[in-house]
Amino acid sequence: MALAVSAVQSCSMCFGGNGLRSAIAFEAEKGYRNALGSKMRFSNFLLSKILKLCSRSKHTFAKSVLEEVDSYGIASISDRSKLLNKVSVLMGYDSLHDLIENERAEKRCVMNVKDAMDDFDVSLVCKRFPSIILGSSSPVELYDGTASFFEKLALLTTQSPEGFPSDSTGEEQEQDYLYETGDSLYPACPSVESSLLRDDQSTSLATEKISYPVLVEESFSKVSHEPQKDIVSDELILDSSISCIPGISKKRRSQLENCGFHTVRKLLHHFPRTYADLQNAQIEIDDGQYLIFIGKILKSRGIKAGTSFSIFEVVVGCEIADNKTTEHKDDSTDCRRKTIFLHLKKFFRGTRFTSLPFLRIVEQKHKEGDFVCVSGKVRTMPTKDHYEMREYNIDVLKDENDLSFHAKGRPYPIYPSKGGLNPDVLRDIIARIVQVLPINVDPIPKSIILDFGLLTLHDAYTGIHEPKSMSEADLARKRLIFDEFFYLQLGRLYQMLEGLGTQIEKDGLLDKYRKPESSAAYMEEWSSLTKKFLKALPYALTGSQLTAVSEIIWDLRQPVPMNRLLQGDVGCGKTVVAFLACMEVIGSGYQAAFMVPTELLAVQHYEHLNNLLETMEDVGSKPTIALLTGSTPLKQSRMIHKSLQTGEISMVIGTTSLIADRVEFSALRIAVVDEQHRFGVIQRGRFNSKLYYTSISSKLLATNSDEISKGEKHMAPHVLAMSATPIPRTLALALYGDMSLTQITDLPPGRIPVETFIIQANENGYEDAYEMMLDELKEGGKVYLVYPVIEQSEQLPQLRAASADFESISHRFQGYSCGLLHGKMKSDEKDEALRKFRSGETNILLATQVIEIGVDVPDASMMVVMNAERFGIAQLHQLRGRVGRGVRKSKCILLASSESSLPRLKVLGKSSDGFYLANMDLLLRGPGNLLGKKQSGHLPEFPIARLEIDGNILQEAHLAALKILGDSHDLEQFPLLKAELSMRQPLSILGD
Ligand SMILES: Nc1ncnc2c1ncn2[C@@H]1O[C@H](COP(=O)(O)OP(=O)(O)OP(=O)(O)O)[C@@H](O)[C@H]1O
Repeated sequence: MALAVSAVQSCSMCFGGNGLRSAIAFEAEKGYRNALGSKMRFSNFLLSKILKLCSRSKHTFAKSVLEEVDSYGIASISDRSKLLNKVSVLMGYDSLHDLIENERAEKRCVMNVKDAMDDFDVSLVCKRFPSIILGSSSPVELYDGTASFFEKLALLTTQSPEGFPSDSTGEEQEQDYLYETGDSLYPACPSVESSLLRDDQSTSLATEKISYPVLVEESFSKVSHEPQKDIVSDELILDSSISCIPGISKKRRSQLENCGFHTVRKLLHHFPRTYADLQNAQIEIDDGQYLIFIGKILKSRGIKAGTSFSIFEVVVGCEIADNKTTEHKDDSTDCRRKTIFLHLKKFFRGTRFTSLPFLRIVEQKHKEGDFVCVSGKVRTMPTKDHYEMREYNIDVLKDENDLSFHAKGRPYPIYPSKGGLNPDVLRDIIARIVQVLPINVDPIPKSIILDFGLLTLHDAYTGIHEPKSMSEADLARKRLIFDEFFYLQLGRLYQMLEGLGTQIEKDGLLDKYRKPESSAAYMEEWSSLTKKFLKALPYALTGSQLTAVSEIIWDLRQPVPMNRLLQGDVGCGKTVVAFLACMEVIGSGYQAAFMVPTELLAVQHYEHLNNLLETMEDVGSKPTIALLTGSTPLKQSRMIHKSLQTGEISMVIGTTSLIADRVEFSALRIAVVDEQHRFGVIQRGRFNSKLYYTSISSKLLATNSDEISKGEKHMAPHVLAMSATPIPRTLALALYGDMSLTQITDLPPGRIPVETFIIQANENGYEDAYEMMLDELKEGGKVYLVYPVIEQSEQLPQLRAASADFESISHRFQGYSCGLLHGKMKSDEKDEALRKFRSGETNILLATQVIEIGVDVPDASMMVVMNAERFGIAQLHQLRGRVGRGVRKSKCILLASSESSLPRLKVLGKSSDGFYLANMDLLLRGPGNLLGKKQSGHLPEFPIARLEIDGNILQEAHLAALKILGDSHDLEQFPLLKAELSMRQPLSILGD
């Protein structure tokens, strides 16, 4: 969390008086990733530096900047960047940009000096990123304390007959050649592996676990006479710089670093993309299959095929099981083998590739008699048992020992290349690290490892990179996926706990996550305002709406701030549940804020609530509700700000304007965030903490009043988030792992399921759709026409556009009035368009996705979606939810431009269950697509885990995180875990 501050401090160390500049550059470029805590600390740092500057400068500008710095920690991103700009100017730069450029130039200069010294200085890197601090934990030194690991690697190098000369030996060139020739070092390492580490007789994983480091240590102690305990004691190896891996030339090291492999961990996390079975297990070979074989090179030749054209061919003979022979044999265990011939071909164009010397060099690369592993796509050739490969990988196995070693059924890891780095090179380097990885690199406590049946981290790395069997690789994968989810959950819950004061509050919060079944406050216990509001509703609440309100009201009475997600299918009536929660808070003398993603929705909710309040009887003074959006006139918004501060306004509905700095509340008790996933976790957090701070500061103003003596004065507001996107549980956990969940599972009574038609959008298709529209209009219905874009575009001429179609639709449906609604219209124009459609002044509304969220026109009875294939299933389900909200039977027509998209859309015809559809979407397209491009930005990225299939591991990781935090709220008991959490920077993946 305190990454920015730590780095800031380090920068000041590195560059002496220029520390402020480095700090600002760092914060401007990276600081947005960090949480409130670190920003507050940066704010303090900034404050002290500017104070010093001010004492030198008489400038009044400096004073005003100083005042602003005070609110840095809670300011919005744009305000922070404006402030940093001002500080930069104060320091004599033209702008923040200028300062950053200068900082970069300085860095380059330092690097050049370093290069000139021709000696990579690890200590410089140490200084740049010396520590990452989480909360109050002691600093974790990066790139330091790696001596034992380094020495072990050095030992391995000196003992390897192949030898990986270190940088200092001056044999760098030779070593580079070793790599560039394409000779794989991966099987070469087993020379140490086979003599010292590998014991192929022992098949048990347990034996291997012990044998690895002990053997290395033994050999180390023989050489160095150092006590063993000094050797394997380094948990920080994973975050050591790759410069500590000997045998890597400078060139290679910089290649690796350019590809993002800065640390040992980064290399270890470059996982195999698949594994090959080197026993040539295939008995059937089909054209176009991607296969992996081992075999012997029978021929290698370069042929000049024309003046500027040459062919290089390697023929590899491979033995495979001959199924035809075995079929006819009675004793099927006696498996006959036959030889197949692979023709690996490469084509060269250009005169320089036809020269004899060139062709001889190419031939020399692969010598007859070499054992090789070949992978690629096979094509059958006219001659029986001959196959061609044009895109292939070829690894030379050094000798028959390696061949038998790998052929013993061990899966052979196939790595993806990265940034142009050859996968074989990566495999070699990774294999070398795996061999000497100490056993105690695992930050996760043993109890968790045992309880959840996990491999240790050491075994997981070994298992994923050098599995003895596929089941070992699977177990390793499970452990590594567990880690991805675990640190995410731990980070989120830790952050939640950090915000709470007492141990009781913290225990209470964890308890809530442990037992997701919530307690409920019965209706008799609700405040009188809530009961009266309920009475005024034109309908009775459904069973699950009632349960949801009871659960929320119970939460509102607890001393712990609620953090609850109210989830329910489109149109199930979440809004009224949230209104009731607000009434409960207002009834107890507090305030409520209701934040929505669009102005359109804010206006709709505001009008809806006012209408409901108007019908309320028997209420002395009705709650005052305000609407605050970006379009609210300045004068009016100032008045609203003032009334919120004094408490005259009980509830405010609005857009993100509600989280602007100037909005202060007198006693904010609940913040409702509608369409939660549109905002992202950081924004939610900001909303939460901002209001917490402002409410405190408001209260502090009233220090002398009685108010301050109330126990709850320091409590953060309750947060009720709402989502209409039915999200599969695992996805919800990944997105909102720190929230309790309430689901509305039923729909208001009397709803008739929407009939869905999937039609191909050819001439006939359009005709059919228009005729159905006409029938609907004649019967008094209202029709939404939804378009993927507003204007026609040259790039995508096949897309129908709302504005472009307005004329032709108006012409086609003469006698019926058309309206237009899209995102580019001004706020009041949008409101007007929706008002007219709602009142019936317009019968057809041509709209874009802008209506997808929350628009509620109960008597709209038909929706036609143009280019439906452009929308996701979950998105179409949301759109379809705009109709069928009243008692009238509704229809939805999905017009698909291509035949191929029809099957996917047909899922919508079969089901109207949002959860089912969301699960389908998750399985078909993955979580990113389910949430749409923009929103999926809030999803953490998991390099190895797939949310759609690894959901159960996520649940386990959630439980494990709860267990750890239950034992130690601040992770003080688990310093390694705390350091690891800090290192993984879970906060950087929490959202925008
Ligand atoms: N119990 C109920 N009985 C009948 N009608 C209801 C009930 N609850 C809500 N409604 C009505 O159902 C419609 C949809 O409700 P609301 O807009 O709250 O749903 P929502 O879940 O927020 O929908 P969306 O996901 O589309 O935003 C509204 O017109 C509302 O008045």
